[in-house]
Amino acid sequence: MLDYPAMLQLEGKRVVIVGGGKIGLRKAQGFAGTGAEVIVISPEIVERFNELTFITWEKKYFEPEDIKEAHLIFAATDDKEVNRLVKACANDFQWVDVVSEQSESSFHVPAVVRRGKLTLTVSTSGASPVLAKEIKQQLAKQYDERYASIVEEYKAKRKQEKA
Ligand SMILES: C[C@@]1(CC(=O)O)c2cc3[nH]c(cc4nc(cc5[nH]c(cc(n2)[C@H]1CCC(=O)O)[C@@](C)(CC(=O)O)[C@@H]5CCC(=O)O)C(CC(=O)O)=C4CCC(=O)O)c(CCC(=O)O)c3CC(=O)O
Ligand SMILES: NC(=O)C1=CN([C@@H]2O[C@H](COP(=O)(O)OP(=O)(O)OC[C@H]3O[C@@H](n4cnc5c(N)ncnc54)[C@H](O)[C@@H]3O)[C@@H](O)[C@H]2O)C=CC1
Repeated sequence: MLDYPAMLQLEGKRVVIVGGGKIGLRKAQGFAGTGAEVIVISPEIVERFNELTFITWEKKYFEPEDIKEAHLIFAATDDKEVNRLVKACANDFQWVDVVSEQSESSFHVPAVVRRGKLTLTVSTSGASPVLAKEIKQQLAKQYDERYASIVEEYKAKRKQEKA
């Protein structure tokens, strides 16, 4: 089956990340600036989580009620069985990324380049995250920081034309 690409507005929405290691951190960093309420469930977290002002850490092992109110869920522990349990505890209408096992996931995270309002994303549908990263790096060179203001110029032009 093909995956469906979409951009989500997450202001005030709850995101739960189970597992506070390197991968949990990388997924958490992706929510910077989105206004999502990000909760990390983990007995330990890597230090760089402290730089993220928008997260709340609950120092504990995963329990099913942790994900009850979540729109997006990341099963990001280093224990495949725990990750599977997280998926099994979620409702069908909740979106779950099992980072250790793509076949268990109902969504995944692409590689991302942000330039102000311009967002470039690359997905290989899980075939090769490394290739997604390489293509992202090429795009980052091609569409450099100037594109943040280029988008704003186009936006202003569009407004004038509409007026
Ligand atoms: C399905 C998906 C689910 C998800 O994570 O959302 C997934 C799954 C898995 N990744 C694995 C491994 C690696 N992933 C990376 C890197 C990235 N992985 C990302 C996304 C995704 N990875 C989603 C698909 C995206 C797509 O292809 O469309 C990126 C793009 C975005 C991000 O993480 O933010 C980010 C690039 C960061 C950047 O852009 O800079 C590296 C390299 C590195 O870390 O440098 C390695 C090691 C090398 C290798 O194994 O290939 C494993 C095996 C785990 C194990 O060994 O147990 C699984 C599990 C499986 O394949 O089932
Ligand atoms: N999707 C991706 O991009 C990638 C995924 N992976 C997968 O991600 C998994 C996690 O990798 P890392 O973050 O590097 O591992 P890590 O060992 O750095 O972190 C694991 C975290 O899970 C926590 N944890 C363990 N049991 C828990 C429980 N019962 N409840 C809550 N938290 C618990 C630990 O305290 C730790 O903070 C790997 O096992 C691998 O399968 C690895 C590379 C890339």
